[in-house]
Amino acid sequence: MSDDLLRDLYAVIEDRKETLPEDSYTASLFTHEKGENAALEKLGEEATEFVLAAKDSDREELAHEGADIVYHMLVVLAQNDVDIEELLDELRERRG
Ligand SMILES: N=c1c2ncn([C@@H]3O[C@H](COP(=O)(O)OP(=O)(O)OP(=O)(O)O)[C@@H](O)[C@H]3O)c2ncn1[C@@H]1O[C@H](COP(=O)(O)O)[C@@H](O)[C@H]1O
Repeated sequence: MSDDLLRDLYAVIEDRKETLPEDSYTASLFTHEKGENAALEKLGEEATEFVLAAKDSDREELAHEGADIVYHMLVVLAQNDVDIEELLDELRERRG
């Protein structure tokens, strides 16, 4: 996954956080009555589904659930005001 793809997705998430459109799933995670727990629970569910897909060697489902994890992880970063560049910097440092 390219940096630009992650940056673009994060920018959309930040926009939804700012503008809170009524028809936006992302916005609903920022305004949920459960607060941050809504996105955290979703992230946990998607991680479990990802593991189950791996156990089944289900390649299609692995890609689907993996994308769900990346998206919900970015939402949780945005909820905590952690910029996408911090994540990318961390990955770059590890690459050496
Ligand atoms: N990448 C995503 C994305 N990934 C997952 N989801 C939503 O996350 C929810 C996941 O819930 P579920 O697990 O129940 O849904 P599911 O994946 O069909 O079901 P499972 O197979 O996982 O069980 C669904 O409603 C998906 O639509 C996403 N919603 C939005 N985005 C991105 O965010 C942008 C803005 O979306 P809105 O906020 O809706 O405007 C979109 O253009 C996309 O780029």
